[in-house]
Amino acid sequence: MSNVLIVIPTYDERDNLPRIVARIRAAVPAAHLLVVDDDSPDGTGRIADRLATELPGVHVLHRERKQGLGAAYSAGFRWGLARGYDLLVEIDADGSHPPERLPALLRAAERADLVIGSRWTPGGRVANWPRRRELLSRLANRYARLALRLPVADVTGGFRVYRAAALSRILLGGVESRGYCFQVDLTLRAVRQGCTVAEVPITFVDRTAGTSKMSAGVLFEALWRITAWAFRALSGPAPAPTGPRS
Ligand SMILES: Nc1nc2c(ncn2[C@@H]2O[C@H](COP(=O)(O)OP(=O)(O)O[C@H]3O[C@H](CO)[C@@H](O)[C@H](O)[C@@H]3O)[C@@H](O)[C@H]2O)c(=O)[nH]1
Repeated sequence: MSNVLIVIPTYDERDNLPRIVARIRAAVPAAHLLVVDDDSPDGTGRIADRLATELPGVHVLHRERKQGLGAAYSAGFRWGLARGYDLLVEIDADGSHPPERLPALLRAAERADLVIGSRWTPGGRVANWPRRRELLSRLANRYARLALRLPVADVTGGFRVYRAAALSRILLGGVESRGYCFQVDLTLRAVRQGCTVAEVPITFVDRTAGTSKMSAGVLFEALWRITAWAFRALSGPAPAPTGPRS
């Protein structure tokens, strides 16, 4: 298998972190893991440190304060790209993304720059999500897809594999999105830069421990950024790729 880094952002995931780490290691034993913790008040960072001393290939990036899921991934990706990993993976700590599907996602990355573990592609689904949350996700997806003309079923999905060369180009110039709209932001950049995108169906299962960090601020950021990107695309040509292809 290529050199794989799995980035796990955490904020108050004390009960979930050891479980997801064990499941990931069972699914893809050779992969390395990077926990990006934003000084979780519940002590998740200390649990991550303990896992890193006990298990080879587990690393921790500590950040000073909660700065959002997108900012955590940006920092984790920079860490991984600087160390030469070939494939960089996004996964939530709460167990809602099934690590058992990682081998299928990694196989798909042999033919695509970006692979999304997809809830809304045929064969994908969600389980135990409150009806209100599922509706919100479906609406947000539809709005992002239509407003930005993205040929992707699960634009907001957070279970992904990026090829390193593509991710370096996508991240060039920095990413301003702090919250969940980071997923839409990177999908848009990938598509505009001509990256190949594949979707692999997954079953997304709602968390059983801890709470979602979805907030009005996260929603508002997504709404205004997606709308601004859509207007920018209408009022001029799509921005050219910002870096050389490798
Ligand atoms: N380091 C850090 N981690 C964070 C932060 N906010 C959230 N996280 C971590 O990011 C992961 C996802 O956060 P959740 O709050 O559990 O997300 P969700 O509501 O289940 O949302 C999921 O669905 C969204 C929409 O479909 C996705 O966009 C999102 O990526 C995620 O998969 C979890 O591991 C959580 O601890 C933060 O500010 N900092």
